[in-house]
Amino acid sequence: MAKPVSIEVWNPNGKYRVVSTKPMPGTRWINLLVQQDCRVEICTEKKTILSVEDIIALIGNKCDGVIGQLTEDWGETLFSALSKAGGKAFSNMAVGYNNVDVEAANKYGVAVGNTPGVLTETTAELAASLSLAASRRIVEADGFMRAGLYDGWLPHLFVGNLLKGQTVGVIGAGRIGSAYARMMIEGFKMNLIYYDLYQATRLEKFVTAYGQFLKASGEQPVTWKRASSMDEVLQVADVISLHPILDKTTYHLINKERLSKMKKEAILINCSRGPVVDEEALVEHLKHNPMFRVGLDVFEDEPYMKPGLADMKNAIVVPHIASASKWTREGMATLAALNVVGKIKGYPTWSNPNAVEPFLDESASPPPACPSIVNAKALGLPVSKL
Ligand SMILES: NC(=O)c1ccc[n+]([C@@H]2O[C@H](COP(=O)([O-])OP(=O)(O)OC[C@H]3O[C@@H](n4cnc5c(N)ncnc54)[C@H](O)[C@@H]3O)[C@@H](O)[C@H]2O)c1
Ligand SMILES: O=C(O)[C@H](O)CO
Repeated sequence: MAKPVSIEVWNPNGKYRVVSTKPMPGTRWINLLVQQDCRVEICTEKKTILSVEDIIALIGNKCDGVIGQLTEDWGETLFSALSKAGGKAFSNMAVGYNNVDVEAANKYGVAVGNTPGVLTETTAELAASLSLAASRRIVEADGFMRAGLYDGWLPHLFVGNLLKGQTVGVIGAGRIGSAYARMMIEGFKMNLIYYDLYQATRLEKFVTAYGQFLKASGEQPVTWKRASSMDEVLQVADVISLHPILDKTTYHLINKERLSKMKKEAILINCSRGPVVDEEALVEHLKHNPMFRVGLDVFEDEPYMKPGLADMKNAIVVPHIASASKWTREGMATLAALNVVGKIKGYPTWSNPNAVEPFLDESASPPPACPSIVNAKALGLPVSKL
């Protein structure tokens, strides 16, 4: 028998029971659920990562839908429990859903939602921040200052890299990868080389147009190249940022062999998922190449770091905060709630998960649709005509 878990309840007499495994930012998401006749139960348990048993206890005997987090293991056991409780809707409060076994959800007919778009710019901004912090050694220099070691300006003190005119490499030029590329190109006049399974046409057009603008202004134009292999990006780029999804094809995409192909003074940024990088190999590489730098938002065994990483001065590490801006986190909560209630109400799925703005407009009611259901096709769900 699972232990009971502490909860906070909104609209106790609501017809549909929706559970959120964590308190989420803002109140719009709660209000939207309440307006649609949901009883909302928010888990207030103090521990950060809930176990499968905790979530089974939360689901209970009757549950119409769950909003969950990327730290939870949504597989066969949970989807079977949700289905048994009458639930047909789940949404991650995240765009990435590598913690979700979508096949298992399909088996139980549960829709799986995610939260694309609302976090694109925020996540790209953190990748850009890490790129700047690593290239100009900001974290190292801050530590030096606080330690009282600064005794005057020196020509060699914390010399880093100038980004202007260098090449930024993007692996996974989807929503976030493309937004990051634009920031680095427009902000720092870097050239682009990217690798993706698909052509990033809009990004290419942007760089071409920006290059023409710079040329017309008498400046050196920026350039772009779509690499034919990932290794080409690794060999050519000065700053490389990883933005693919995590799946079998991207697990340990950056390993010992690939690290050795990168420039000795390159900068590697990871704001995608930890297992995209072989973190043990990375620690060894950092030890042997002091001018190589990394900026990491995600880790292979979150919340832990591989031994040795915390000691490396050439690594900047932050705790998975790339989407952590108030507007974005409130928007993610809204999209996740609308995915769940939309499925409960039998609404169709939104036709373009890359254009979720109408759901985020606080001055209007959201469209009667689920913003983003990743297994909509597999479940044969209708698509909104709006
Ligand atoms: N650190 C964070 O807080 C944070 C925040 C948001 C997203 N993310 C991660 O970023 C990922 C990307 O988000 P997005 O919205 O840009 O998704 P997206 O689907 O728009 O982009 C992913 C891109 O990766 C490409 N890709 C897939 N497999 C590849 C491979 N083997 N090699 C090269 N490219 C490949 C896809 O073609 C696609 O263009 C998410 O899945 C999530 O894991 C992390
Ligand atoms: O996938 C995601 O959305 C992030 O990791 C958290 O914002």
